[in-house]
Amino acid sequence: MSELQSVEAALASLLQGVTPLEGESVASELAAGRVLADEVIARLDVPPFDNSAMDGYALHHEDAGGRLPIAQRIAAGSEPQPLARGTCARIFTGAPLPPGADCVVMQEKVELDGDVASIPGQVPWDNNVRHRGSDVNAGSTLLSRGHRLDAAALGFLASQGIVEVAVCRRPRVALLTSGNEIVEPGQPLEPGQIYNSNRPMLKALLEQFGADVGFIASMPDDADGTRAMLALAAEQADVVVSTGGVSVGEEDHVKPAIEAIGRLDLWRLALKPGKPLALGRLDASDGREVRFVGLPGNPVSSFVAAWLFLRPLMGALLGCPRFANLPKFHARAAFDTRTGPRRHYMRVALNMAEGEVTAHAFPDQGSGVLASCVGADALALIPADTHIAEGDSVECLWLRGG
Ligand SMILES: Nc1nc2c(c(=O)[nH]1)N[C@H]1C(S)=C(S)[C@@H](COP(=O)(O)OP(=O)(O)OC[C@H]3O[C@@H](n4cnc5c(N)ncnc54)[C@H](O)[C@@H]3O)O[C@H]1N2
Ligand code: MOO
Repeated sequence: MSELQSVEAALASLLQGVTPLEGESVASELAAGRVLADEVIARLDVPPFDNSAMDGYALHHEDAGGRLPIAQRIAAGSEPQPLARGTCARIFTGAPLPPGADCVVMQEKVELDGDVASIPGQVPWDNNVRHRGSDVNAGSTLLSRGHRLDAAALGFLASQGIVEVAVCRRPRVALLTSGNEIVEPGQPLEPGQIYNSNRPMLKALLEQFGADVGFIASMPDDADGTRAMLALAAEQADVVVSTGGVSVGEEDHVKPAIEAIGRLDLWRLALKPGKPLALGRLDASDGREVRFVGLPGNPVSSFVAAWLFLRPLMGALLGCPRFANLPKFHARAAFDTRTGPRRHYMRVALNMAEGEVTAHAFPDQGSGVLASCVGADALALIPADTHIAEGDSVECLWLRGG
């Protein structure tokens, strides 16, 4: 048996020469999940004025401890008058602090007698005041290039009144599945046939990784048709992804087809599941070199390989550093396992009770058992030739972080 290659070497080969795609301008309200192509500079101080953090009374802190006439009422959205010393202002959360006031006392601590407020003594300067620019200063970097726009980032953009942002174009991916036995859900199953589970699973994963999966097809079962399909896919995509037909079988037309219209590198990785992997380049008619990634057909193998290879590839095309590596952490194994020459990426569900994270492995970790991926929060990474006993600490890769 020829020597198995490392996941890291295959990934480095896949990412070699990949640069971020060009930027495009989109409406901020449609930009959830997109990746910034440029840094965003703050236009405004946020908050734009000193304001109250509480419903209460604004005053000069040296006037605390006395009975102060209420000189004005300041609602959020209104413009305050200057506050004379020895008086206070009724004020509400978010309302601008009047000139002359430097603190706010919450109303629960104040006794009222008609239009006079009794303020307890010793109120610190600054009490319950949110200062202009305490969140963001105009001119500072609001968000960096490569930031994936999540809910908080969208709120942050809106706080600046920004309605349009420059984001990286979504990588266009063509997704091809193969195998005579594969039937689309909705069709009847004949003997020997199974439903196509890789197609919706990989489409969803690719979209989660930021791709636009615009071309989806089944690979024809003849050499000419396969070549034509791959060439057509390459015309409309930045990346062509296929599943199936990458092991040692003879029924496969993909390998010769790719070699006819590009280059192909077959990898046998020290990885379980997902040993066979095909990486290549297809030449599009406009001179573009389109990446080809041939994932194994076994659903679990293609699921794991998608996380290990397609996510960083989409990250490199989107200029999104957080997609380069899956977040790592340690958990306590709730299982016993031994590995051979291949590193095992076990699908585990996590239990986070009682201050400790425990990894529970689905009992059947076979590469055809998709049930092991359903409910998997992480991949427990078990090095080659290792025994992990129950209670040992195992390194895990987090799958729920987006
Ligand atoms: N003699 C050897 N046989 C196999 C080896 C090997 O080294 N020597 N490697 C095994 C490993 S590991 C894997 S992984 C698979 C990879 O096989 P292929 O990529 O060639 O995939 P297929 O043979 O086409 O299919 C494998 C398996 O997956 C099912 N499948 C395929 N596509 C889909 C789909 N879209 N939805 C659901 N299921 C799918 C297919 O029916 C097969 O059961 O090879 C091993 N064999
Ligand atoms: O590598 Mo295969 O994915 O073991 O089943």
